[in-house]
Amino acid sequence: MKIAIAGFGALGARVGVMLQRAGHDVIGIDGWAAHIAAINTKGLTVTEDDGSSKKYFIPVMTPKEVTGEFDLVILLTKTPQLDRMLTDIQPLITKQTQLLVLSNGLGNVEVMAKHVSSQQIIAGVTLWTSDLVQPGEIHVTGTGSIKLQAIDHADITAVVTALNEAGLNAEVSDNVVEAIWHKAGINSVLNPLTVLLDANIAEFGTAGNGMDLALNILDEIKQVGDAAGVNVDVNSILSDLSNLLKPENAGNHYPSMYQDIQAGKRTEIDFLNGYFAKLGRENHIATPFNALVTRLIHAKEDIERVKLAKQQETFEI
Ligand SMILES: NC(=O)C1=CN([C@@H]2O[C@H](COP(=O)(O)OP(=O)(O)OC[C@H]3O[C@@H](n4cnc5c(N)ncnc54)[C@H](OP(=O)(O)O)[C@@H]3O)[C@@H](O)[C@H]2O)C=CC1
Ligand SMILES: CC(C)(CO)C(=O)C(=O)O
Repeated sequence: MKIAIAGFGALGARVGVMLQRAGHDVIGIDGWAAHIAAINTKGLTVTEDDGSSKKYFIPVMTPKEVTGEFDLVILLTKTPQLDRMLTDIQPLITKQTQLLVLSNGLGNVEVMAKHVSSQQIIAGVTLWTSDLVQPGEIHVTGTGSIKLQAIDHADITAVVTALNEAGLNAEVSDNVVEAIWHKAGINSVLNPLTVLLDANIAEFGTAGNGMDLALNILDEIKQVGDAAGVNVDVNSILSDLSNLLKPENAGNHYPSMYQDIQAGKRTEIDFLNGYFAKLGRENHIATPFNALVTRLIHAKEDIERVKLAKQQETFEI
């Protein structure tokens, strides 16, 4: 299958490598010049927990440089970047192209619907993880899975087969909206709390009150879900959280939001806790924990951006 990974960052690179190893024709689309240059000259370095590393040669280019047609585009930008990416890759999308979004957060399908027909959209969520170490290098840990569903009854058999050939553990969901909310519940706990507590996922699990905080956040999401007609199974989210704490799953991983903060980037908080707080306000449901977490993460984004700018100034002097 001819596959483009649009957003060849931490997770896109991991997914791309797995698909290429399974024999698919994969290219990466990205805009980060140093990352593209490193991969195209020296290969993508993938390191594992035991310190071993391997190099993979996958062509990576900017949206403008890509030509050709693709059977599948896997969208793995950060959620606020999705709209722009879809605009940039518009010339590469034919009526036959299927687009699978695996980015976290709520609202991705609505953004895709502005660019392509509903027949082309596959909504998904993933528990795979990856950390970007430096341009051209990712660190991968544990295993994961993907849940996906065509939003308008399109045949996605070939896509599911390709993902499973690559060992990505893909499963067709009969209610992907619920799966997306479920994953957003997991992210609304782990992503901001690991940033605010400066911990990886396993370290977060050692906080005595970690699961109480999780419950505070999830109870609000459950109430908002009830108002929106989406069932949120808090116990099932808590059970997934416990599994993720294990090193063989995602324990050694720093969530993508932690990585954004470190890089001085805008986070996805408005599409996670911020989204739930907004829905809460619209439906007169109190969401103090999600609202506070959102404000704290925005404050942290500001602090880290200023710190990074100061470091760069010092570096330039
Ligand atoms: N990392 C992880 O372990 C996990 C991540 N996720 C989710 O997957 C998604 C991707 O995460 P992650 O891989 O960590 O993110 P990254 O920021 O590492 O990767 C996204 C890449 O897309 C590039 N990009 C975005 N927009 C454009 C554009 N218009 N043109 C060209 N390049 C573009 C970015 O470049 P630039 O930096 O220049 O903007 C970046 O290199 C997120 O929604 C995240 O929440 C889900 C599960 C786990
Ligand atoms: C691995 C996980 C679930 C951590 O919250 C994730 O989705 C992320 O890093 O954004």
